[in-house]
Amino acid sequence: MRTIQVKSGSAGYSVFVGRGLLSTLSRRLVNVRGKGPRGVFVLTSPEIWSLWADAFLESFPHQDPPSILFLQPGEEHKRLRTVERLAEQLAEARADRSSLLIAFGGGIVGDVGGFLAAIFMRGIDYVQVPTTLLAQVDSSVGGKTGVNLQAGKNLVGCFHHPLAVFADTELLQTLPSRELRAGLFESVKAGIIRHPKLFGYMERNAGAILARDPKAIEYVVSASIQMKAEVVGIDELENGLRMILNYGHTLGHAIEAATRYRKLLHGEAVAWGMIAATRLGLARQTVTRAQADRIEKLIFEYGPLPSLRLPVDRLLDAATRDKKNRSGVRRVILPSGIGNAVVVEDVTDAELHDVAESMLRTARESSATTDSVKE
Ligand SMILES: NC(=O)c1ccc[n+]([C@@H]2O[C@H](COP(=O)([O-])OP(=O)(O)OC[C@H]3O[C@@H](n4cnc5c(N)ncnc54)[C@H](O)[C@@H]3O)[C@@H](O)[C@H]2O)c1
Ligand SMILES: O=C(O)C(=O)C[C@@H](O)[C@H](O)[C@H](O)COP(=O)(O)O
Ligand SMILES: [Zn+2]
Repeated sequence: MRTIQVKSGSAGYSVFVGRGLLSTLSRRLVNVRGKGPRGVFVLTSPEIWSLWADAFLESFPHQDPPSILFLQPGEEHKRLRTVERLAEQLAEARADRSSLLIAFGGGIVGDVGGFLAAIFMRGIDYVQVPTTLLAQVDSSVGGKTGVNLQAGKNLVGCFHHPLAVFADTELLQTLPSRELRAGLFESVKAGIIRHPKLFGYMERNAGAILARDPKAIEYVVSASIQMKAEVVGIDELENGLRMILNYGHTLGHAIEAATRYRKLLHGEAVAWGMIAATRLGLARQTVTRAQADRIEKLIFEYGPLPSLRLPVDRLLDAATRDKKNRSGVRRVILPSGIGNAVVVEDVTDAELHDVAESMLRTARESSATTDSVKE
């Protein structure tokens, strides 16, 4: 097992990465919480619970099991009305300020659960037990919580850090392969923006990673978290450095909103967004042709990416609601070589239009469909 520390202005906590953490969870919670298993609530999805309930409950005392709340899968449920329903359920079940919420699921359960914990009775403790690769390498760490609006991705939310994160890589055994690959795009992102060693590792070991070799997966998860923990430690509230974690998300989030969150998984939309941002980097010479080719090659190594048909104007309109834009200044993250990224504030409409169109052309021509990338 590896332990990575997150130390930001408002919180300090451990991220545990390893196999079999789930079956000892209750005992580990006593350490981070300083008390027994009373008042524990679990937020999960029915499909995850049907696969992993036995292992989850193994370490909890039979006479004192946690209460289970369910969230249906899909971005369409990452909404304020869901949070209200869950808060009513917590109140009904007599949760109080000493209760603990466990977000046991992918990024959607984590984002909704974290937000619920942040606002229920003005804030209760929660821990993240991420079950997707994406949630293990990215969303469970750093304290960003929230929900979508029709107008855009994650437009309502707040920062609320977990007490601890338990990333049990054994949970990934049951993850559909499309979901695994979607998560790997966030690790490719981590390599491009700040971890050249991870980038090289992902180039050399795609076969082992995609085959879920335990050592390879553990390296990818730990390296991605290490990178994110460092960035969050330097800039918790995304006023500077943390914006680099949004590489690929300017157009990635716009793709999700413009397709009403129905077509692509988050990681897939970010992958198309990274391709566009890399082409912009090439135009602006923050990357060489050889570096841009290496980046695109690595992204497609973890593909295929489902094809996408979208009018460019709809995409650019959705991008205007990006949270990185402030007081009319558009911010875009470009790769700077491999292992580094820069935030640029002077990208013109014409430049963004050109790379969006170029990316959409490639995305239209992709022969993969959402059905063909399922397994
Ligand atoms: N807060 C952050 O910093 C952050 C970072 C990245 C992404 N996100 C958000 O995360 C969300 C995407 O998360 P995701 O990719 O984990 O998707 P997800 O939460 O939708 O989970 C993917 C699917 O896999 C199923 N599943 C989960 N674990 C499983 C397992 N072990 N075995 C079998 N099936 C399993 C889920 O029920 C779901 O159907 C997006 O909303 C995105 O905006 C947040
Ligand atoms: O943690 C961060 O900071 C990130 O940007 C990580 C992203 O991968 C993630 O998708 C995040 O939810 C995006 O946040 P947002 O503030 O752009 O909504
Ligand atoms: Zn993301």
